[in-house]
Amino acid sequence: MAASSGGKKLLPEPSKGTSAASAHSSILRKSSSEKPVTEATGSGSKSSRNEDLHSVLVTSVLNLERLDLDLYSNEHSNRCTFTGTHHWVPRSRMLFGGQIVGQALVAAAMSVSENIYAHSLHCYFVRAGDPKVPVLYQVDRIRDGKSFSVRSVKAIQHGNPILICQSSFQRKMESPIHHQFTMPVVPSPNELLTQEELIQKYLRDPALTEKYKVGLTKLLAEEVPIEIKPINPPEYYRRVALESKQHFWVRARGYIGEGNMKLHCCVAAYISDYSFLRTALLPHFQYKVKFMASLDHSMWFHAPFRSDEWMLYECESPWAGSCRGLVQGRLWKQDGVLAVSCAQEGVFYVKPSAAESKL
Ligand SMILES: CCCCCCCCCC(=O)SCCNC(=O)CCNC(=O)[C@H](O)C(C)(C)COP(=O)(O)OP(=O)(O)OC[C@H]1O[C@@H](n2cnc3c(N)ncnc32)[C@H](O)[C@@H]1OP(=O)(O)O
Repeated sequence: MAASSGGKKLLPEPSKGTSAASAHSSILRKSSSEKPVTEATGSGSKSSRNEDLHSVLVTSVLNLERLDLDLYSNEHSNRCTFTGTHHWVPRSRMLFGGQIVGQALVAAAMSVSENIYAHSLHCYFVRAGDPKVPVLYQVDRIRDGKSFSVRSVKAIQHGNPILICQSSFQRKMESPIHHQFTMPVVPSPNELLTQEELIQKYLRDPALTEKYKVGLTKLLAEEVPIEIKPINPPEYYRRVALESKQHFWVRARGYIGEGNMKLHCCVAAYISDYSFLRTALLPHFQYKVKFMASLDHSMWFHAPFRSDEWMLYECESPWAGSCRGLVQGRLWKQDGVLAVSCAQEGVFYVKPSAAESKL
């Protein structure tokens, strides 16, 4: 049954032939007459992307099932060969933080009216997510003002919160006050290799040790629903202290289309946590991670963007200490507009790593 808020249908009726059990809500799409989606991970350049191959982030990962007013589950949405409930789980075996944040924003977005838009969110990851069970999302409608609405969402597993997320939505408003930083000058996406193409290149290196070959092959096999084009990627085996900064182009795999900004903000929430925290580790090559996890995650949405189009992710870590590291990020549109700002702290437990080379 399509979820509704205040009587209005926020959600298209499930497409024909969708059984009641698997009919689940999805964030507002432009219209419910969309072509039936095939879950695909369309990749490659934009021109080679079949516009019918919808992003699995939209058709599955961020497609929550409405259980009751302000109560959602991801049980019927994340189809995954591995666990049956979650699409992609990092090697850390904790639920990917970006998935929980994106799904929490979906739940919050379902509870606000169509004509207000997410402008910020702040969340804490309070327990590791269990990849073997679904997640419940409970929305608390904190306040609906004239221009702003605030929601609090609890992501729950085994009866306990794993994430608490406050988000705020604002009615479209104009202002004479506007400024932004200037976008960094970097190579354009079509001048760069994707992460997969880079790994394939490394795997062709005859001098590659077995250990690296296994690690890179595992990375290649992961079904991450995000496409990445690193800029000046360090040689993965080079063991030198790097500046705590990294830039890469990023977009959702597959086609999302205009959709609406709520949907793109939820996809950006997913995308923004991928490869973000590692920025704080770049100067510390002489240590091996025993445990790392995001403690919190904040985002500010500044301007309309398309999460299925290449955006430059400018990441930097100004500080690390006391087993924590702070990372900050800016997502830039290709036309130079600053679309999203992000920040997060993570916890790191490390040990000195044995010196080794790839050869
Ligand atoms: C390694 C490659 C990883 C690649 C993927 C990284 C993805 C990073 C981004 C993410 O998506 S992480 C997912 C989102 N974040 C979370 O799920 C974090 C959820 N929050 C929590 O799990 C807890 O709040 C948190 C662990 C952060 C703090 O809780 P506690 O204060 O109770 O935990 P504590 O620090 O005492 O210990 C946690 C674990 O760290 C380890 N640990 C603790 N102190 C340590 C120490 N001194 N040395 C080494 N390991 C240590 C240890 O495994 C320990 O688990 P156990 O006690 O059950 O064994």
